[in-house]
Amino acid sequence: MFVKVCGITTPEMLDVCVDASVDAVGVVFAPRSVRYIEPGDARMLGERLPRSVEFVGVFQDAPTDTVLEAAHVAGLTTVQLHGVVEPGGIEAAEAAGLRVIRALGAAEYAAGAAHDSLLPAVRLLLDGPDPGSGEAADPASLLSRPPERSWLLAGGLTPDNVAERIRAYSPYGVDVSSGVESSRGVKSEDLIRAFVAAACSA
Ligand SMILES: O=C(O)c1ccccc1NCC(=O)[C@H](O)[C@H](O)COP(=O)(O)O
Repeated sequence: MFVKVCGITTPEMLDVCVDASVDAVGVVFAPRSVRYIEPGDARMLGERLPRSVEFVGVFQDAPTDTVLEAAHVAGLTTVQLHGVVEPGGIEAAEAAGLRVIRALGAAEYAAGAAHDSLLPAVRLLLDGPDPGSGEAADPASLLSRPPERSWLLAGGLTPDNVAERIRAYSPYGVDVSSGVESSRGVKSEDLIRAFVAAACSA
């Protein structure tokens, strides 16, 4: 099971993620987020990561130039694109050597949104209606149109529900932020370790 922990802002919690053997760590560049981090500060976090761990920058409605500039400054391996993506934005990120995760609300995906922008190498992340809020992805949508490509489940996952949801929906990976926080925007070492253990035991 591929496990990504998103919204990391401190070296201490980044080190916990690495020690817990996560596959990817996310930093948030959406300015509205309580987890927002400057690309230059993110770089200092990314430099602590072993090469085996993906370093993912999360963007929402961001112009392609902004994505590429932040990815360069922060030293990202991967960009996770929520909301509006400019035409050619995914191709431009791939041409810059970045891996791409396209994030869509599960209901949006089931309704057919953005299917034409999903290039073969793009991983899909199906999320709740308000990314990073702890709200679950719509169960009916996840069951009505399960993606044929590799996809990640996100939205409202916690150490207590992640194993059950993996069994219900069969994603190749899971992504969490709110469910491993002791208060909004503040990550908890115990919850991160419990989440990874639960996901990997499913
Ligand atoms: O984390 C945010 O504040 C955020 C803001 C804007 C776009 C995306 C954002 N986060 C994305 C994620 O952390 C994950 O992909 C996922 O939505 C986590 O959801 P949850 O575990 O329900 O917090």
